[in-house]
Amino acid sequence: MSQGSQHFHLNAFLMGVGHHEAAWRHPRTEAHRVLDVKHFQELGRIAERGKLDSVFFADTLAIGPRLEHNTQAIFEPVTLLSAIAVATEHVGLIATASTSYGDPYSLARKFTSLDHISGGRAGWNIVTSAGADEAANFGVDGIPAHSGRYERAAEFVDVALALWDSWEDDAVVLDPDTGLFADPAKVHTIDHDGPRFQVKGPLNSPRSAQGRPLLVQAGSSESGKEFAARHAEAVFTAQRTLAQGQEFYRDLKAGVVKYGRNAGDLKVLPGIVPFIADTQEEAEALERSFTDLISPAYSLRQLSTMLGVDLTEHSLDAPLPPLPPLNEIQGNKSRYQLVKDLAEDGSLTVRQLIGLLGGGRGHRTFAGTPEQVADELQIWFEQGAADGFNIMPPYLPGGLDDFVDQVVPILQDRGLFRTEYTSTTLRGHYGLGEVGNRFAPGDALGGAIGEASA
Ligand SMILES: Cc1cc2nc3c(=O)[nH]c(=O)nc-3n(C[C@H](O)[C@H](O)[C@H](O)COP(=O)(O)O)c2cc1C
Repeated sequence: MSQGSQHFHLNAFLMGVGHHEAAWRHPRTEAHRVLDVKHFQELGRIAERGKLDSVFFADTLAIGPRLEHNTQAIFEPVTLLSAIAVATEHVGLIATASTSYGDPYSLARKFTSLDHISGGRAGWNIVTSAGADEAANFGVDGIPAHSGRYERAAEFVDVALALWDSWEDDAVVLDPDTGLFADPAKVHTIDHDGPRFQVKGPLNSPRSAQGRPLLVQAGSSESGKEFAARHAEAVFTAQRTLAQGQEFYRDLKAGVVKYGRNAGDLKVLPGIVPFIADTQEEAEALERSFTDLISPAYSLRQLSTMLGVDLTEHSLDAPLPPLPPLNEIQGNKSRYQLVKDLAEDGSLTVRQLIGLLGGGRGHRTFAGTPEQVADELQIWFEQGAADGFNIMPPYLPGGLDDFVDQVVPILQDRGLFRTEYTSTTLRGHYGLGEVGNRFAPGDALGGAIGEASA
């Protein structure tokens, strides 16, 4: 059972017109809407209607192998979520941004702006960008070493955290009579001088209503879990079985405690791609109607990228060729291992594998009635595999509508999910209290930038 709460958390992982790789070709979607900001504002309102904790957008810094199928990462997530912020009032807004490129000062500003625009609803999914095509867009040859990516990420996050703390909570005075906007004695330099970043500070924006954005992470390798245990407040993960989910959950909670945090300070949200219909047969038929639209050529390129092995000429009806050991992989280790286990355990043909992966790139897909979906979530929550879920509708907006209107009411009737928002901030939705400011008066990391006010 999730530590300290009888409710679990629900995040809507949104992507184009759906997570299924053929969603844009299906009659239940309108492909052109991937370019329409109103489509995404509507998704934010649907998630809010369901009292969901948050919506989330992934991001990569290259067009990837999806050129002719690129219906996903078109909008930069913070920009898109700012548009959703003004169309919603409660739902949290989690954007992906990389620590492998760019700098912490610019990133801290962007997320603080989204946090102010949304009244404290911003979250940051911290990624370490594993693609060689992404590296090529930033003058880097090949994939930066896995361990180095996490070392950079740790320093990057430390600097961003210090910048978000550089204004004390009551630094802004806004007194037209004395003409004092902010008290310089309550705004601090951070004087960071590290191996990768040198940042004086302060940030040029005051703290937001929730103090700072919620920190989210999704790496599941050993380095990824270590990073999450130290920094993350919510972790997204792809786990295919209850047993795997329970093991990952135990691992992460133990790691958090090792860093002197409470187990409840970090929420674990495995992904699920639900195909929902009135009967299980209809739900399975619905899933097949998407799988039948998969383009093998595209899927083979996706699989080749995921595994770092060129399968484009490989027979679809043969099993995967032998794959290199995990320690030779510099890309996304956890997803590589997940697909490798899938292929080797089930001795699947490549065609069967791409059918399995088509729904959610390795995340669990589930076809059933609203009650069966609710049962699945309840089992994972009550048997120690989740504090909540990353809901990944295979097609949008219909798949999110179905979840919100048919599954959420069942969860609410069972006392498993909120019936009303009780907080105004994203940190509040996740049951994470206000975050303290390390600059306690007189205990500044850096110097104040001016004298105390008169
Ligand atoms: C739900 C979910 C969403 C993710 N979104 C992104 C993303 O937007 N961009 C990205 O580069 N990686 C994304 N990833 C991959 C992870 O962030 C991470 O980079 C990857 O797992 C590599 O970490 P690892 O080698 O520690 O497993 C996502 C993973 C999951 C489970």
